[in-house]
Formats: sequence, C-alpha cells, structure tokens
Amino acid sequence: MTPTPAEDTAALEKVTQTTQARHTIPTPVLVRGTGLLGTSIGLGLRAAGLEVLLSDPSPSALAVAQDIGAGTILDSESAAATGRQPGTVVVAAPPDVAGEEIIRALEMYPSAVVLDIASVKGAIAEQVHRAVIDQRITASQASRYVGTHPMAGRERSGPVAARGALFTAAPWVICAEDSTRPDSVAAAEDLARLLGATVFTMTAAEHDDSVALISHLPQIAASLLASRLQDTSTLALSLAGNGLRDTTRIAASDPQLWVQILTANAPQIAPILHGMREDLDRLITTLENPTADGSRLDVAQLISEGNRGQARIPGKHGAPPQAFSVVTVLVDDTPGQIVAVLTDVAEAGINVEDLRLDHSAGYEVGMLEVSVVPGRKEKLVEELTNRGWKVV
Ligand SMILES: NC(=O)c1ccc[n+]([C@@H]2O[C@H](COP(=O)([O-])OP(=O)(O)OC[C@H]3O[C@@H](n4cnc5c(N)ncnc54)[C@H](O)[C@@H]3O)[C@@H](O)[C@H]2O)c1
Ligand SMILES: O=C(O)C(=O)C[C@]1(C(=O)O)C=C[C@@H](O)C=C1
Repeated sequence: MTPTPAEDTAALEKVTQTTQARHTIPTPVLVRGTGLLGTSIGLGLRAAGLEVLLSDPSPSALAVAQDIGAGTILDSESAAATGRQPGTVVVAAPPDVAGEEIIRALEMYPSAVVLDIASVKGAIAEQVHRAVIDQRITASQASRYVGTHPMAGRERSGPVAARGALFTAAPWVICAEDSTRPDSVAAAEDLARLLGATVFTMTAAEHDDSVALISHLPQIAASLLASRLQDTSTLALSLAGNGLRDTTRIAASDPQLWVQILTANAPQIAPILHGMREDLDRLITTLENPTADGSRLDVAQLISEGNRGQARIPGKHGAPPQAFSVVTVLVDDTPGQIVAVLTDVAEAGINVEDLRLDHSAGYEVGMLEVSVVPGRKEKLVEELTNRGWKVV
C-alpha cells in the first residue's frame, strides 16, 4: 500500500519538474547522516535535479541510502584527487552530535553553506558560538552556518523509511542570526522550498519554545498513553479503534532520538508539563466524585477547552483549519482494490485531500477513507455508488 521509495521519488519528480524554480543552493549538496531525514532530503533533492553526495558513520545506512537513489557515497579519496568540494552540507545527524558535525563541516569545507535540521536549535547554536569563543573556528566560518528544522518526520528511523515527498506542504523553520551570511540563509530557504516545504523564520529561542508544545508534548503524551497498554489484555486491545491509533502513532518513535530531543529542550518542556499536571489533577478529583455539584460542568469544560485548542490547528498548506468531508468505501482485502477506487474518484473529477485505510480485526475487508473538500462529498458518494462501490 505504501509507495516504495522509488515510486515515491517518481511521483515527486513529476511535481518538481513542473514546479522547479531557480535556486541559489551551491552544489553538490553533501548530506551528512543518511537516516530517515538525510535520505529523504537526498531523495527530494535528486528528484529536483541536484547532485547529492552522502556520508554516514554507519556503512549500512550509507549503502541503503545510495541504493534507493538518495545520492552518491562521498569517496574522500576521489574528492581529494579531483579537488571537488561540496557547495552545501546538510547535517542530518542526531541532535547530540549535530553541533560537532557542523563545526567539522565548517572547518573541512572552507566555502560551503552548512545547515542542520536537528529538532532542537538553541543548544546547537550555543555549541557553534562556543566553538568561536574557544577559537576552534572563526566568526567568519560560523557565519556560513544556518540552523533549520523541517516540521515533518515519521515514527520510524533509518533510510528505509525515507520518502522524497516527506516535506511537501510542511513548515520548515529557518533560525538565521544577524551574523549569518545572507547567501547561506537564501540557500537554506531555497532548499526547503525546493523540497516543497513552507519557510518560517524565527529565532532559535522562539523555535524551541514553540516545538516544546507543538512537537515535544505530543510525543510525551503519546508515549505516556501507549505505556498504559503494556499489560493490557489482548482481548481489550482487539477493540482498538481510531481513537487509540490516532493518539498513539508517534509512541512508536525511536527512544534514542527522543531522549536527545527532550533533554536538550527540557527547560521549555517542564513548565508545560506542570500545566498539564494541574489539569490532570483537577480531572482526577472530579472523576473520583462524578455526581458532586459542578462535576459534569467541569468535565464538559475540559473537553470544550480541548475542542478550542484542536480547532486552532492549521490545515493543509498552512491554510486556515478546514474540516474535510470523509467518504468511507468498503474494499476487499485483495490486490488492486485501492487503485480501482482511486481511479474512479479521479474519473469523477474529484481531488483527494487525504487518504486512510483501516482494517477491521478478523475481517478480510478494508475501510478506505477518502477525504474531499466538503462541497464534493455528495457527488463522490453518488459517483462511487453508481460504479458499484459500497459506501458506508
Ligand atoms: N525523525 C523525525 O521525525 C525528525 C524530523 C525532523 C528533524 N529530525 C532531526 O533529524 C536528525 C536525524 O533524525 P532521523 O530521524 O533521520 O534519525 P535516524 O536515526 O533515522 O538517522 C540518523 C543517522 O545519523 C547517523 N549518524 C550518527 N552519528 C553521526 C555523526 N556523528 N555524523 C553523521 N551522521 C551520524 C546514523 O548512523 C543514522 O544513519 C535529528 O537531528 C532529528 O532531530 C528528525
Ligand atoms: O509525524 C511524525 O511522525 C513526527 O515525528 C514529526 C515531528 C513532529 O512533531 O511534527 C517530530 C519531530 C521532529 O522534530 C519534527 C516533526
């Protein structure tokens, strides 16, 4: 069901061929760290026609990234022989080592733009400043560095999980400083845009404050929630519906990565957890005495507050929130069914905004949820029903 990286890249190529704009990214681009993010960036840049070089301390991660088409392994001997240097270095290493990798790249490649994509920005900027103070690098070398963070990812790690289209319509934060060279900032912005992302400019401190709530709290909440399931009976788990799946997907994330993210941003996260604990304490007190005066109002208030927060989450492409209409189609669990439904949707001239497949435990059928803009729902139901599909 999920496209392979090659299919994904082919689809992306079609898009980038038509949207490819002029850019200021010095090439070749060296991706240092070929895990989920580095390989996705390599795939996306290759699809846009850029030359990409790859390096990673893990030979297997490197080989897989090259095999699936994210770029060519940087051969340091032939690079030294030809004198060819990367024009841009994208450090896509784990947060703990990103600072050192940035400093090393600034030293090794005297004219390259160097950017990183780690999930925390203040601690890494601080390491680069410290390297200048300690005279390991000059201020001029440091001015080629731009801290960035694509707000797109997956709950899986490694190059096998990479997707060239990962960044399409996702926010990509650029944390330039006054001392950052304008050509480095322009290259970082162009790279984000070339991969289909939307650029947001903010300081490292603003970024870290924002992601504490927007990204780090969701991970903590999902992990705490899913950890309750560890000793649950299989029977109870077999009742799991979308509520549980929607709220626990990212609980499958890599512990090694998240221990680095959460500790690096701990001062921003802790106050938010205190606020959440207050709400939780209030709810516990209420539910321990659910028939007391005001208890129902208290619970309703809590859910309403959640409604208000949820309604503020922006929709696709950063547009205002828009509730898509969902049409659920019953499909046999056999090859070709999904393609057949989607072909019929396309023939009806209706755009698919989102797609999701659910299986009911114990049945050989799937429920394909096709999201469309609200005004198109009735037409889609009619078209699919006329073509013999069971719309539920
Ligand atoms: N996973 C996400 O959803 C996500 C989203 C946005 C940003 N990020 C950031 O991207 C970076 C990479 O995350 P990922 O999800 O791709 O992790 P990953 O585990 O999939 O890949 C990390 C890669 O870095 C390599 N590596 C380890 N030490 C290195 C070093 N010293 N120099 C170069 N490479 C090294 C590893 O061998 C591995 O191949 C992290 O800084 C993370 O914070 C992750
Ligand atoms: O969607 C996911 O699976 C993610 O993990 C994405 C997510 C996020 O919180 O949005 C997680 C951490 C990254 O730093 C950036 C993006």
